[in-house]
Amino acid sequence: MTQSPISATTPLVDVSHASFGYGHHAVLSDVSYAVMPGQFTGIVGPSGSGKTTLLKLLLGTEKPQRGSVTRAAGVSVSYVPQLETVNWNFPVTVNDCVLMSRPARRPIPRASKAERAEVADVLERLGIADLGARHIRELSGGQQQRMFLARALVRRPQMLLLDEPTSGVDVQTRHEVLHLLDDLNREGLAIVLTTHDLNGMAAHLPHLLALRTRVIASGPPSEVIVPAVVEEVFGARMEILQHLGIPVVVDSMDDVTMKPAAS
Ligand SMILES: Nc1ncnc2c1ncn2[C@@H]1O[C@H](COP(=O)(O)OP(=O)(O)OP(=O)(O)O)[C@@H](O)[C@H]1O
Repeated sequence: MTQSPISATTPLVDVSHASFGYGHHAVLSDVSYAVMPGQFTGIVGPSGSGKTTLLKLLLGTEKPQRGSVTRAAGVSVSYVPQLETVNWNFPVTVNDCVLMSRPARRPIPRASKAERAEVADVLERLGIADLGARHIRELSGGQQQRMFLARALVRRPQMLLLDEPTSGVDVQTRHEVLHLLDDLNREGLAIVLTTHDLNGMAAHLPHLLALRTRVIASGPPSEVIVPAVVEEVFGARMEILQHLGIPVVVDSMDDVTMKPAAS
């Protein structure tokens, strides 16, 4: 698939003063954010702060009621949903599930040798080459996440959107997913993901957007994971330490003391 060249200074998607609500419930207010080629951004904020909704505006499945969302001509975008939203009982194997996502929409039995080889390559790259014939229901959380990445990557996107890619996975899987995304980003893929995990995920990304209906802060973790921003976004006082130059958020919980159970 040939992709149109996009200049490094042209946003892939440009959200300008966008406001959006479901009915009368305002979810995003006056949000401006440009996704640049090769950027790697984490959208951070508490549950209900509008993170998924902003991804939907970037993806184009929702339109702002005020402001605008402009996409560069020909830009290809792939979306990895939150695992919890997927029907895992759908009777399909990993191979077929990934094949379904390829750009040429011929029925699976008519997939070409080249398409099958590409799916095998992507599964190999993601370390799940041996799982192609498995039913998707039989995958672990980390394997499910990799399969969804495979589905996204066979579309050869310029921009990858991921909704909470590490929620519910163990620490080892979280590291693997983060490394994989970092490799893809170094190859030029623009990545935008949502997370509430400040320490395990956000602090390791090059760029963050702190969101709570509106954009509270945007910049590297050293500028966004700071007490004033974290308190405004999450509505709780938290202490921020530094470890090897990376901010570490400590929930101060000074009004909660857990006592050991009496023996
Ligand atoms: N389809 C919908 N119809 C009505 N309200 C919705 C719909 N989708 C989301 N909302 C509401 O919009 C608000 C923002 O939702 P959104 O999913 O964008 O938040 P989020 O930051 O991604 O949350 P989480 O971290 O829990 O996934 C929430 O109050 C949610 O209940």
